[in-house]
Amino acid sequence: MDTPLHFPLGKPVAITLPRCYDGEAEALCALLDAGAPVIHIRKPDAPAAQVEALLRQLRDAGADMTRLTLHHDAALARRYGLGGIHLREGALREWLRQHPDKRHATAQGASAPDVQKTQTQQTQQGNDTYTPRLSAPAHSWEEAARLAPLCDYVTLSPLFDSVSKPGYLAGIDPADACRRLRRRTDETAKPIPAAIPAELPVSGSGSRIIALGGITPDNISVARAAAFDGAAVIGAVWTTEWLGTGPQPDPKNSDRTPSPGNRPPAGTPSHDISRIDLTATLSNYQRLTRRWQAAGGTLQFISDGDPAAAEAFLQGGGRWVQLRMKDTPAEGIIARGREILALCRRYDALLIVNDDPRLAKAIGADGVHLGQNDTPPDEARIILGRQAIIGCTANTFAHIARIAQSSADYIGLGPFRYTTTKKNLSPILGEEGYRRILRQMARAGIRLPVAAIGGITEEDVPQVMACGVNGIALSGAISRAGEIAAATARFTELVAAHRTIVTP
Ligand SMILES: Cc1ncc(COP(=O)(O)OP(=O)(O)O)c(N)n1
Ligand SMILES: Cc1ncsc1CCOP(=O)(O)O
Ligand SMILES: [Mg+2]
Repeated sequence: MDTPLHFPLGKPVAITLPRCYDGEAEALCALLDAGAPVIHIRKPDAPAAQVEALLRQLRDAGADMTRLTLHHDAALARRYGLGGIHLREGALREWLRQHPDKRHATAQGASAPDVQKTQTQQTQQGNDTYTPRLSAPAHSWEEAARLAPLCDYVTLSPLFDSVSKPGYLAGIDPADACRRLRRRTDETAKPIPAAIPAELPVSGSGSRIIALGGITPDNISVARAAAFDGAAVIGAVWTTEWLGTGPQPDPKNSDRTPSPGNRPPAGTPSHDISRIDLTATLSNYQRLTRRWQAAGGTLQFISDGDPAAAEAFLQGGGRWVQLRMKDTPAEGIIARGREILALCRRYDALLIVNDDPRLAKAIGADGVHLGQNDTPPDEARIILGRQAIIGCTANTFAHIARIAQSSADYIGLGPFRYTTTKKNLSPILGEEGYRRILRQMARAGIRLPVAAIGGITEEDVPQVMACGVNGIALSGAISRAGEIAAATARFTELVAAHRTIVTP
């Protein structure tokens, strides 16, 4: 059992519905195939026999049991070799007392008598090799701080009004979360193994916090911008109605997002799940994933196709490259694109292609960036499919309002200042323009991630990030840097340290 979890998680954690459904094992296998790093099996409304039947079906279907986490029942998790167990504080402390060889009970706040007891129990238990991931639920920062050192990650909820539990309203302020979490850049990049070695220092496992509660494709970018290490989703994975009373997905393009003004009021039962719909589930999960990934591209390098520069960016910690080769014939772009894609894959980074979805498809890239005069995003979606990340350029709030009605996943907003990298530059927005437009977005409830672009230098980063953008796209400041890897590391650090969330 050694599937490592890399933080921040590259895709959302899926959590099951509280009851058991026909076809659920198949749907969970499909979510694992779609790359869900972990699925939480949470079944408070199902009899134990049904939960066990589900685990049996999953095992018989060849599911990767190490990526499953079972809530509540540690014994059942162990019997089926599940990679993780999720326990409330009391049960977690009890489990730790009974398994002192798995964790650092003393350093985690257990009292001296507790430790003596655990040592006795350890001797009684003999050699036990089951070492699951441990996670626990928290509903306040105080609880999260208490529980995080005891386990591998904590789910902190509710960040937004719940989708699956009507009336369960947001309790964690994303802007406050951002202030608390944004400086933890050192720990989050490190992988932890599924089976935690006993010698793992407590401090190394103490900081992973996964956002939970009401997360949808519309707001998942906020969880990412707030520097949560992952996002866990229930209702928005399983709904077949796509969040209730707003415009229904266009049957020709089920990625169309409902307009913000048409969402049901908080607390309205927004979905009615009486069966598992595999197509809807996968589509929902892909959309959540795209938005989570798009919001994580906090530093985007706009590459002119030089593989050495792209590799230096990746070596410096950059994880998002946009290939922009303006005057090169298609064959040349495809050849360079494939070369840079191979590099990106080695570093687990994303590659998107400027302007042309067909070129992006030929390269096998993760998506495309489209300008005002390029292919419309919904057409690009049809060409590239539901997993592709689609970005769109905006120079005004009116552009953003239009893009928000499409299946685009992020916005490139600019230009921040004058640059020679782009011909026919639109009017410069400057700090004032960014602040105005981001406020308008917040008021309109549009939470598409925004990358700032245009002549941005290292000195600009604090000011640009303070406007509330998710990240920054750069060409010249990276490609003209003497030491690209070092410059990338500095930019990454600055962007992470100055994240801000704008509230309406
Ligand atoms: C992240 C990002 N934002 C904006 C642009 C500009 O795209 P576009 O308006 O299509 O201009 P060209 O890049 O095609 O000259 C971008 N490429 N990336
Ligand atoms: C592609 C693009 N779109 C608006 S400004 C710009 C150029 C970004 O490059 P630089 O960071 O060198 O100004
Ligand atoms: Mg373009």
